[in-house]
Amino acid sequence: SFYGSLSAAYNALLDFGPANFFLLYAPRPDFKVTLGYGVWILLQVALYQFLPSKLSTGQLTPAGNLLKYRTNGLLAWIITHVLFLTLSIFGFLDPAILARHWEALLVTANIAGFLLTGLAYAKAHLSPTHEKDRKFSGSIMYDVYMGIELNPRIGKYFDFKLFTNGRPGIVAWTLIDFSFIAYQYQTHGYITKSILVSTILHTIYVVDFFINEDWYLRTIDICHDHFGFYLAWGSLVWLPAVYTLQTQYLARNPILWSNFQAAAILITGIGGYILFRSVNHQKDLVRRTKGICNLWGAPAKVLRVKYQTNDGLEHDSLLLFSGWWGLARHVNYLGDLILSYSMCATCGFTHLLPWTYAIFMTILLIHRCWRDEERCSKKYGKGWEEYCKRVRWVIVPGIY
Ligand SMILES: NC(=O)C1=CN([C@@H]2O[C@H](COP(=O)(O)OP(=O)(O)OC[C@H]3O[C@@H](n4cnc5c(N)ncnc54)[C@H](OP(=O)(O)O)[C@@H]3O)[C@@H](O)[C@H]2O)C=CC1
Ligand SMILES: CC(C)=CCC[C@@H](C)[C@H]1CC[C@H]2C3=CC=C4C[C@@H](O)CC[C@]4(C)[C@H]3CC[C@]12C
Repeated sequence: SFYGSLSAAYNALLDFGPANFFLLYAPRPDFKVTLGYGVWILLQVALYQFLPSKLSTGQLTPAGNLLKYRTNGLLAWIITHVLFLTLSIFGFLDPAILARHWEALLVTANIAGFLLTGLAYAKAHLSPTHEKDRKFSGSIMYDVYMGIELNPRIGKYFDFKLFTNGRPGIVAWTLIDFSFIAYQYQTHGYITKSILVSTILHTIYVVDFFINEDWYLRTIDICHDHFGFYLAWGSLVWLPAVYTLQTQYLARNPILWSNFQAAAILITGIGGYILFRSVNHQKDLVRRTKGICNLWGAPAKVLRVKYQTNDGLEHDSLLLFSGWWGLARHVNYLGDLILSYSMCATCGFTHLLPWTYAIFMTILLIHRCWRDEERCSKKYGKGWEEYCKRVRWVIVPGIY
């Protein structure tokens, strides 16, 4: 209704008053859409649970559990997209269906996000999967928000956190983009380079995630974050709604870039992605090979450190300080930020709304650095201090 303008929305809020504004513009639920959303979640659960899968091993939890995960996300992503394209090509499905029912979908996703948060909280109290890996903060609000259980599961392999973080939202990310491309075509009669570049960058990021699903098991989300509102609502609502804002915006407000401009954004984005993947790969390789590997043609340099799990047992770990990891302690975040800003740059510089993703990523990743450094400092003590002396910069070498 406001052509992507936050100030126009704000002015309407002032003109109508909050109550009338929400009556006029708040999205409404739709029974058929809710049914469709239910089918979507069930499809993703079925693909996660029943597609053939290798079993990947996670990292040792603070209570000393070593869990196996079903990592068949790439196959699930391919099957879902082939199904969507086939149904669209043969006329059983309007490819713009998600774009056309977007508001009602967001209402349903919100209901699902809140229900899952409640379920996670109740399950943590009534039927925890690994009791000793639970974390109680002393505040009910905080426990609901950040979660109590580290790895809530049903049965041996249905892992709520990996499923929620890595399936309905991320698989939908590219589907939503494709749907908004179809919407742009149906509404304007053409498809712009800007929406294509944005979608190509999203697709690279999403497919990369599934190709490297095993790597994701050694990131903060899976190793350290507990399962509550932040990850449940975040993955079911925030991710599909905010991470796709660029294509949502461009479908309704097409932006025309020259070939040179479009290529410049695409190449910068791919550069950010290559940095992101290369840095993440180095850490993963070093952890998997226990430091016995080469980086940039030389043996990896690692600091051997020790830490204790809650059961009092001592374990060895290592901190890499060569290759990319010799330049800054979170240089992977720099690659991700370059990619995020490129994604948003496809929308031009006239409106703030489509830049929400880049702004959110900047705040999230800087906050993550602080949070992670505090945790690692507690976990490794003097070992972490020694590492920080060797690698001085946090994200951008020479600047921060
Ligand atoms: N698009 C999005 O919404 C988001 C994307 N991301 C991306 O996901 C990726 C993973 O992010 P994240 O999990 O935050 O961070 P990392 O993958 O960098 O994981 C951090 C953990 O790695 C270990 N570690 C830290 N330094 C070293 C080192 N020098 N050598 C070996 N291990 C080390 C520590 O865990 P341990 O306890 O095992 O030592 C630390 O907690 C990043 O590239 C990030 O950009 C992240 C957040 C949001
Ligand atoms: C309340 C709120 C705004 C929560 C947002 C939480 C989640 C949706 C995100 C938090 C961390 C995000 C991710 C981390 C790392 C990733 C690896 C990357 O290769 C793909 C994306 C992602 C899985 C990403 C997805 C969203 C989060 C889980």
